[in-house]
Amino acid sequence: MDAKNIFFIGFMGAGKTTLAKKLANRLNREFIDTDKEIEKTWNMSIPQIFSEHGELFFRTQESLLLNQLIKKKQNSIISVGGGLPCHNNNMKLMNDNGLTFYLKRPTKELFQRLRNVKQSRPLIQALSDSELSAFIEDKIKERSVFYEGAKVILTREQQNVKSLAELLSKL
Ligand SMILES: Nc1ncnc2c1ncn2[C@@H]1O[C@H](COP(=O)(O)OP(=O)(O)OP(=O)(O)O)[C@@H](O)[C@H]1O
Ligand SMILES: O=C(O)C1=C[C@@H](O)[C@@H](O)[C@H](O)C1
Ligand SMILES: [Mg+2]
Repeated sequence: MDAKNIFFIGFMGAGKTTLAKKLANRLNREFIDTDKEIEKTWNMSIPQIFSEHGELFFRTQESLLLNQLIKKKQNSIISVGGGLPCHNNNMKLMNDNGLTFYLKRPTKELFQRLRNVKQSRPLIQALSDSELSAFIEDKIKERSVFYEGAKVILTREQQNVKSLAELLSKL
């Protein structure tokens, strides 16, 4: 029997892409990352898409892709861009059509991780450390209402392949 798609959601740097890829390998299910799909389609990096076409264009591409994935895919493990759940009714779409897992992480930890990978993330690329810290705090406040609407909010301890495989076997 086909299983539902699983969507990993959460703030930039939460580890959605990393964990979704590992879990898909373990469960022998297809791995899809919305950022990577959009980069492939446009043959451009995310920072290039933002600078040449703007954020609104990117958000439209995310929503179009999400709608296509929902129609075409089953059994897939999908990591979505950090902002995708917070635009265009996408959170409801994912909840209505799959299992949503929120990778909730403390802001301090997100800051430590994002400091090292700012360049590939246009919204934080140009921020100093103190600006980055403030940005994370503010954005999480703004976005939590969407993220916290996930079917499952994963604690830090649950954010590993073993715990997730166990959790899924019980659902
Ligand atoms: N469990 C972990 N422990 C330590 N570092 C991690 C862990 N998971 C991911 N990272 C690191 O954190 C950074 C961000 O991870 P990743 O790209 O998976 O996040 P993301 O949630 O997909 O972010 P985005 O929303 O920007 O796509 C990477 O440098 C990755 O190596
Ligand atoms: O949180 C966000 O708005 C983003 C997260 C990344 O996954 C990318 O989708 C992009 O850098 C924007
Ligand atoms: Mg990612």
